[in-house]
Amino acid sequence: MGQTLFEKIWNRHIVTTVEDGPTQLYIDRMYCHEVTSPQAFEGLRKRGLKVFRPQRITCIPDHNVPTQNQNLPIQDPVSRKQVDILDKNAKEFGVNYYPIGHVSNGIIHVVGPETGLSLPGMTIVCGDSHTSTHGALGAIAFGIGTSEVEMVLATQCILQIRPKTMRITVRGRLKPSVSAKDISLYIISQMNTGGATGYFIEYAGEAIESLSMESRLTLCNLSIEMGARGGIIAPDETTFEYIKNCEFAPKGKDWSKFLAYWQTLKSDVNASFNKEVIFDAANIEPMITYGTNPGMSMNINDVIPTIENIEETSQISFLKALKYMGFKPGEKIVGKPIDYIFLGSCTNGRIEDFRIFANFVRGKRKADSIIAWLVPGSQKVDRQIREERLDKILKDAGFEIRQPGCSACLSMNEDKIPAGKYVVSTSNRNFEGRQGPGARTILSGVLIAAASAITGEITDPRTIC
Ligand SMILES: CC(C)[C@H](C(=O)O)[C@@H](O)C(=O)O
Ligand code: SF4
Repeated sequence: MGQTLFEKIWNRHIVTTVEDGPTQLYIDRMYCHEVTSPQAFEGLRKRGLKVFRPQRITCIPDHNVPTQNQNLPIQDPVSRKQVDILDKNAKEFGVNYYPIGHVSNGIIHVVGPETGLSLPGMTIVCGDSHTSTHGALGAIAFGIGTSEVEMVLATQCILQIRPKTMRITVRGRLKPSVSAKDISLYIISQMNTGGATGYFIEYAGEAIESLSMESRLTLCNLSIEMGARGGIIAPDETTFEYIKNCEFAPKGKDWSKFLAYWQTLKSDVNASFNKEVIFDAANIEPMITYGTNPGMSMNINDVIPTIENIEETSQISFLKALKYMGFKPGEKIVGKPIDYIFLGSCTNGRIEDFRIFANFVRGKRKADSIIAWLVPGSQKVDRQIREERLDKILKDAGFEIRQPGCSACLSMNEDKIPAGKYVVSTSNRNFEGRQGPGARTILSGVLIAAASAITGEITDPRTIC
């Protein structure tokens, strides 16, 4: 019997296995942010322990970071404290550290891949659910809890029960204007938000192979929104091309050595998965959410389902979600006025997303009624925006760029959407209050956000030229 890609990487990292128990797994890279690491460092301090392999740990503040005036002290006392504690811990324990304003600061899941800190074949963890993002490079990457963060700091190992494997194949070619975000929202709408609970997903098929590296990161990022432990894509030429010039990618002779290994990282033809799911790319259209979880999504031109079309067990939550959103069953979503758009987050805050957005709004004008927050995922993305002169295109169209951070993806910093307001957001979560108390989030890909910013209402990008 052959091995899956997941099994190949997992098996190589096993330190010991307890019969009928968890595996002690070696971890190649851990990232820490200010929200889930303070107690872990405190735990080490209390036990008089050091970080076992400080060069394998990278700390980056991203959640509580303001996206304006980053040169000034953080105004909000809670956010300031969180970031100060990370600062103190990173310095005291001697780990890698990219503080606010550092050339490599940004959202962890944007910085890791773009610097080459995350590479194929690695095991990668962080106290953050969207660690699944890094799986797009062909790595086993998953989110962990704070006590596990402490375990990895102290030992560079973690105890884990091996998840089941699932392969999701997307056959055929994607239609124009259909992005990785649309693929993901489509899959979640078909499988539900718990459809992959307990599984580690491998994405495969022609539609997946055709995706750029950055789009693959978007897809793996969203794996967690259907309950999966993580998502992974076999590394190929697209991956190697992306990694080649990254700061921490192996160089010279090492590159050839690593490349030879990375090329073996694919599921064997006779490998078997615990579950196989197949979709056709031809059925995927630009998607948008109408409710309060990413699974409550539909083709942008559909009408919101009516109650008869909702499973009985979900009817109460369906009606509650629509009430919160101020929408009615059976109505169209296209044409609904909105107040904000948010381009950013570890889902869609990469340079490719800014290129797509800028290209769409070039020569057009933002609707006066719209407040637009365009937040680069990292300092590097911000530099690229300027080097490529996208800032000029965006400025001419009435858009401003803020400074890197998680921003309005979650209301943990100053960027909160006011109660009752509608935001078309390129981020990944839309539960009640996610983007601010009472805020109404409509998740979409970059093109829908761009088109809606121009018209001031929810718009299918294919209807404006
Ligand atoms: C704050 C953090 C623990 C959380 C996560 O784990 O995902 C956040 O990043 C999020 O997106 O909700
Ligand atoms: S951008 Fe959003 S999803 Fe990503 S780590 Fe930050 S808060 Fe979590």
